[in-house]
Amino acid sequence: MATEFPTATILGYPRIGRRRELKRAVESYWAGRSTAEELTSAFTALRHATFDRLAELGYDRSNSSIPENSSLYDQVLDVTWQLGAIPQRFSGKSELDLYFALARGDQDVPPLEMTKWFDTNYHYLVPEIGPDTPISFANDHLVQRFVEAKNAGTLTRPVVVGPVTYLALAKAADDAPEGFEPLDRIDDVVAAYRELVSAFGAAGATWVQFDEPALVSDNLSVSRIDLAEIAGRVWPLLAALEDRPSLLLALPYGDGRMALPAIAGSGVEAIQLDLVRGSAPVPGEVNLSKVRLVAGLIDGRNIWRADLAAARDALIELEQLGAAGISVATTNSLQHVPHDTADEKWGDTELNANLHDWLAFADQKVAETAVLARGLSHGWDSVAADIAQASTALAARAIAPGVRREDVRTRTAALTEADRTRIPFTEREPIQAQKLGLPILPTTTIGSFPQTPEIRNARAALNRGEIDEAGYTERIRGEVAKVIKLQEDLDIDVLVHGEPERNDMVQYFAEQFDGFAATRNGWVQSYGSRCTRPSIQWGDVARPAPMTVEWTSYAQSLTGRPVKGMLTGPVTILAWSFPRIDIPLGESADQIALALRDEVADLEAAGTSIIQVDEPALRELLPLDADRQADYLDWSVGSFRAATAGVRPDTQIHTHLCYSEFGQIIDAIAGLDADVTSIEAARSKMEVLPELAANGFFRGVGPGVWDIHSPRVPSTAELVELIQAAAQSVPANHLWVNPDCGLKTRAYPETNATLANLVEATKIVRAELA
Ligand code: MET
Ligand SMILES: [Zn+2]
Repeated sequence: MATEFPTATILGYPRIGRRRELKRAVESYWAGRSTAEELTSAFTALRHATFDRLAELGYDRSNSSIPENSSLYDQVLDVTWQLGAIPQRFSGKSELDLYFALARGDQDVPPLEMTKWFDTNYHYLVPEIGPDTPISFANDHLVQRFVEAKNAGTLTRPVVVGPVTYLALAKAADDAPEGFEPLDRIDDVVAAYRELVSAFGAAGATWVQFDEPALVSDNLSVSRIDLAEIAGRVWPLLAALEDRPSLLLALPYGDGRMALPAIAGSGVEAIQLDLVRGSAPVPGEVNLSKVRLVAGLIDGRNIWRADLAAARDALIELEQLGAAGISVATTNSLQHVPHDTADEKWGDTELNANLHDWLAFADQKVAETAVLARGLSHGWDSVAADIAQASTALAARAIAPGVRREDVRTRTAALTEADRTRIPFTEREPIQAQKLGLPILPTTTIGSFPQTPEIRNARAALNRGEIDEAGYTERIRGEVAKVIKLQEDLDIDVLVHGEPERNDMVQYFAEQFDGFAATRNGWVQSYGSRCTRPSIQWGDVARPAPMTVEWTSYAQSLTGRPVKGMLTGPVTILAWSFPRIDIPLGESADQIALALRDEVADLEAAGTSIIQVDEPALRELLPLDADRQADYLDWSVGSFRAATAGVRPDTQIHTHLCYSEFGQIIDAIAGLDADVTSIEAARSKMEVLPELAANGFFRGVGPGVWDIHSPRVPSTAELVELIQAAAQSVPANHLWVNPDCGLKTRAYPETNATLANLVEATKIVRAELA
């Protein structure tokens, strides 16, 4: 007999721990400071802290409303582990050693590749699937977790990445034959999932949640129509099992409406839709009489307090659909938001009070689902006070000082096409070439140099008040001088100051902008044990004072070679922060662009002849929905141009992109109209270049020849080959030589060695070309 689905739930809770307990536990295990048993017990304690917290916030321990979405590293890796879908190179390893070798590699084997999870800043580990990859129900760790929790008094709802999504996110193993697609193995995967579902059933689970976000994405190699068709075929096989728990099929991160007809009749008991990013079906569109609709109305992608009145109205409307029942949930797992606003305190009293009133982190969002669930089951009058409170806070926010600034609005409204347009590249190119006088194949780096313990110590000492601003500046200047000297010794052509003053390439700017607030404990998982602390964009953005000019000018004063000014672009600032949602993202992007435009002008006036504006997140924010992509590319490219097009023709604008496949955004890259684009290419062996060339990309290009994600030092010979390969697609007079990305996560030994090889290799190829 099926148990009814809880009226309120979240699709998942933050996994890293309120005080980043998981980070500390796994890192100490990796460092050999703790045993596997100690790691397991820290992990268990963290899971139970989550269950206890959710129970405290009003979730029932016995009705499956508490999700078990914990993971030691990554939820996709958990499935790889569970299926035993282990690439050959890891053979001989087992248990946790295997798990972490897959995640991080070791001396002998490179890890699984890591890539962004849908349009978020979270990274998952890409399964490698070939025709012979073993796939079975090989490892029951997820079931064991369920049993452990149940025995300790919490009947959780296990959360697992669904079979279609798992394979849609996989890549074909290196030795797979031409034409093989991981989804060719769907029947094997489904067979293993059938065993998993049965095992959960046998262990006493009443509900299991499977996340199938692949069904909402147009950005995968298989079309969403094909994915829906596959889902429509395989989900009935899972639902047909006897003695199984009830199944919740979740469609977070986008619009699941198109997939609904394929799965509504599959026999699963409940389907979740992201109703913030997607839309609800209209009555009569699809027969939901056999499924409960789990309405994702509380946004798990942002940190804003919900408009509960709007959510109530949406729920009332959904009741017209004739579904077997209605529950309320978050749009997606809360793994993308910090734990609790109670852990924050902002220096400015008024802002502190305001932000506490306006924000909702994970715990506040759980409470919001609970309010809406009470409304659903006891009538909306019973929660009228909570709803009114939310509406009052929203109304107060709209008119609070700084949220809307006329000076900022007037400026963005006045932006014209001319403000976003430079004279044609072909005209500025000779002017810049003459001014800069660079050799053919100029060498440069992407910006940051290794963040040494001394730099981190200086920053910590400043934060603790042990040294003053002047003392800190002196230490950082010392570091800049060291980095300039090093680059001169290495004979690099275009230098950088090394970014030692930046804790983070977004937060550094957010801290200096009006309209942004940083957090103290607002950590979110980026991958594995890595966390970031996104800033909150709460108001209109302006730049009260120059942000980078002093550092760049100081660096330039030390050398006769050009030093690049180094800024982060509007899209990346938005992507790696929590943006406001009360105005369109494009408008926020233009506000940031204008603040950067002033910085660019100040750099230029201070004598900076090359300015780089990084946009590594350009691809990441590309909407999952094909219909929304053109508009996105339009405003994102437009904001970059607003930031950069104010310069003189003789000032060279660079941009840097990394972290992704660029295929879908080649036109946009050209549209940025940067004079030079450095781009991640080493890992994909320069594949991006022919694509750029085929699309008529004719500006400067610096394909990364050193994959900085690994400490490995490529030899001169190897680098010569990569540069030669690049010269096949890019005319030599447009080719730059540089690493793949910034060096901040690298150490000096490999940095010195590789940069020396890189310069040597460049000189060899230059001589060949001459
Ligand atoms: C993730 S892109 C990083 C670019 C930045 N300028 C750096 O070198 O660190
Ligand atoms: Zn980068």
